[in-house]
Amino acid sequence: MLSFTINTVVFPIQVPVPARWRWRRVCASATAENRLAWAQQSACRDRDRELEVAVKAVQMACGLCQRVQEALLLPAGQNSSLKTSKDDQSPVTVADWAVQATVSWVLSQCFGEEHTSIIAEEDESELSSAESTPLLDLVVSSVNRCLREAPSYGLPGPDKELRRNEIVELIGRCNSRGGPKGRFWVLDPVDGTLGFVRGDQYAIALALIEDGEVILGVLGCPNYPMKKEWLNYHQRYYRIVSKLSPPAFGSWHKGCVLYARKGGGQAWMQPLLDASQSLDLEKSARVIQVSSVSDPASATFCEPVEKANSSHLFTAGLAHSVGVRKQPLRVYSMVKYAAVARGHAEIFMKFARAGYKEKVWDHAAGVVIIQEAGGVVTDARGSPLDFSKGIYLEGLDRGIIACSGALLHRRIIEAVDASWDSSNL
Ligand SMILES: Nc1ncnc2c1ncn2[C@@H]1O[C@H](COP(=O)(O)OS(=O)(=O)O)[C@@H](OP(=O)(O)O)[C@H]1O
Ligand SMILES: [Mg+2]
Repeated sequence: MLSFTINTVVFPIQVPVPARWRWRRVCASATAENRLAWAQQSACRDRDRELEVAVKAVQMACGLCQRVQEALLLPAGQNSSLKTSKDDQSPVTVADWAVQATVSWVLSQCFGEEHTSIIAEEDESELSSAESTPLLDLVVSSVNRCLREAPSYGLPGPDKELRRNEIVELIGRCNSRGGPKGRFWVLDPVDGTLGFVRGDQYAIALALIEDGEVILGVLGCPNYPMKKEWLNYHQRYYRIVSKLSPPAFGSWHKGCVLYARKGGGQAWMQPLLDASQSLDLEKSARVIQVSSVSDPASATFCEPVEKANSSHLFTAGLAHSVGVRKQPLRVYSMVKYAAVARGHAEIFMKFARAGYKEKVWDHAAGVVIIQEAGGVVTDARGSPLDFSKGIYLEGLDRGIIACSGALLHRRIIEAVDASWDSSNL
């Protein structure tokens, strides 16, 4: 493992770092109790470092995605090599592979390759054929450009540019299958790919699972708008507005990175960090909290944009029966989790068609962030989501419900119970 100096950006996370003398005392008189305290403190320090590295890696990945999305929005013909389709016809872009390679590199450097198991969405097979060479070359230049900026984010950078085969290897290394024991990073390099290619909302999601529990989550939302009302509009409207009145740099005009550590009792938000400017992250990070609205009549619920991903008909029925009156907020990606965690929506519901198995990378980071921001996330029978069964949320009953508070959550679960049998889902 390479050694490096982390540029000290202090995160406002309460970290019980023991003073040196306490360490010596603990080590000298190593009773069982002290050893336990020592182990707990050391685990705590490790987790702070993991969270810090994860936040910085996601910040950096946000910059990468912004560049690719801008290029994707160029007139047709100038961007054709930036995206392709997977076997299931869903889109995949240079950003998916480049983020995966970049995060894989950063985590391996910071924590050692042998200690870094990553579960991630993309595999490298589609990049391996000869006809993928132009695409791979774009991935390679995107990763190297991003990693050149790593020191500005307080992360190690490579001594020399990574080569094609190294980048394919970094992507392929993210092939862990998870499971009930052990530690696994979970990465969705570009969640909401459809939103991404349409110039709209998307997210970069990184979480760490330990023995089946999500212990930290980071969610980068580069297009999160300045005003919550703008979540409703598709990004082209946002782009017009921001061209008419360009926001000052460093303002919270657009984009954020949310993060939380399980049991920390708080969730945080930073603005996007621009590698060319130094932002005082300690000052700019803020605590986020879910909304205090518990009256369904004032609540907003969000759901996937595509009917194919969640039944709009069923959620409309549920919303109506609990007394939600506002129109649904349809937003691509885990930005929906971010909206609930930031208090901009009270409910998120997803009811995929029967037979579809939800993947851990589409939920892990969002779940822990909402929970630490004060919200509740379960399946539609009220059971916690189970991250211990590998890459799928096995045993997930019916759908996913995230709410800002227990009261709204209970009412929706009751409504699901009452209407499930007649739902055809
Ligand atoms: N059929 C079906 N049903 C349910 N969910 C599916 C389905 N197919 C895919 N997916 C997963 O949903 C992720 C996108 O979810 P979104 O909430 O962003 O959906 S939407 O685009 O707003 O409709 C999407 O994540 P990304 O692939 O990262 O975009 C998929 O993992
Ligand atoms: Mg996804």
